Amino acid sequence: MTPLLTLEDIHRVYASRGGMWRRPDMVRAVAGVSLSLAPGETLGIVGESGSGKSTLGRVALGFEPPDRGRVQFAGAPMPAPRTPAWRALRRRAQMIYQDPLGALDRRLPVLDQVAEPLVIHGPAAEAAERARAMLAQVGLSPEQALRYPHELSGGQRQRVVIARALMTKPDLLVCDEPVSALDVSIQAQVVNLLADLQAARNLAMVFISHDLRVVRQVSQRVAIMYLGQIVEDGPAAELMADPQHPYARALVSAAPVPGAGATRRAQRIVLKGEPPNPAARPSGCAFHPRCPLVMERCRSDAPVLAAITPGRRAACHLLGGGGAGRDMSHGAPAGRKAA
Ligand SMILES: Nc1ncnc2c1ncn2[C@@H]1O[C@H](COP(=O)(O)OP(=O)(O)OP(=O)(O)O)[C@@H](O)[C@H]1O
Repeated sequence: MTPLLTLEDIHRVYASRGGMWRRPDMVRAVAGVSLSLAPGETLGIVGESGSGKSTLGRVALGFEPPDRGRVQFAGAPMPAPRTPAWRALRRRAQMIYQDPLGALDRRLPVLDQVAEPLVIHGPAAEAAERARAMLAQVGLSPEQALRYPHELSGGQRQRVVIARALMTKPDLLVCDEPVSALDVSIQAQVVNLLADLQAARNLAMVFISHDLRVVRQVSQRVAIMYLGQIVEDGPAAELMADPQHPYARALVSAAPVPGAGATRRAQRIVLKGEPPNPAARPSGCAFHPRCPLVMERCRSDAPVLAAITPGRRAACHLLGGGGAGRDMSHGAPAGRKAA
């Protein structure tokens, strides 16, 4: 089956502001990511703040081109941003952001905003009818559909944004921290809604979050990012039950499993050292300054992302990710092509 989305060796570098006396730092936000997504599949992308998740999401949808590497959507190269071809494709691939209020127009009732993607292409009355039905599907009443964004709660607004994204019947939804601005009590409802819609519509979904617990609820597959690279990926249930990369182990140990008691919490791995800074990427394996299992080789030799078992990959010398890894602090990528 042709993958819906393929990312091949994606790199994205930004120049941070240098100030008057300082040259700008080069921030390697994404440093060699390869992955693919099948139609209807859900992929969770997890990592700490600054690990490059949002950048990867923007590049995947063609909002910005990669500095190196290739993005393919439904077997064809991603068109250049904001060209007519890109706008046409965007109907099939939608994005949902963290802040629903910022994504909505404060001056328009939400029904009009949800109908908007269809109004350009057909009769207004029909668009309004479909928007009403879509809002009902995401759990909003006909009365709520007539309100303005500021007259709704955060969770209701995010439901509106989801409804609007679905109006063009997309094949892919990229959700970037879609619930992290919401009350914890509301988060599960919105995540469940996304999971239900995904299953009912056979939508492919990339679900970006720093919170492994949230990702676990919706993802069939999970990719764990550290400083712009995938350090481990694989089927969600398997990876969560038995993470292999030392960073993945630490993340999983910090995300309590519902029902697990004190024993589970007692095994928590606390990472030492500085949080990752993409403008000062460590040599060798980027995780080595914080790795509890660091070896001499990790300081100079970057591991490659390699298969550890069928369907699972990890980038760690301890897991056989040795090979010809290059030092990633200055030069070119060491990542392999998409599995
Ligand atoms: N437009 C930009 N210009 C300069 N630097 C950028 C830009 N966008 C992102 N960065 C930098 O790239 C790195 C990765 O950022 P990104 O937002 O992709 O990470 P993230 O994992 O999504 O983090 P968060 O969870 O905090 O959103 C960060 O150091 C960030 O400051």
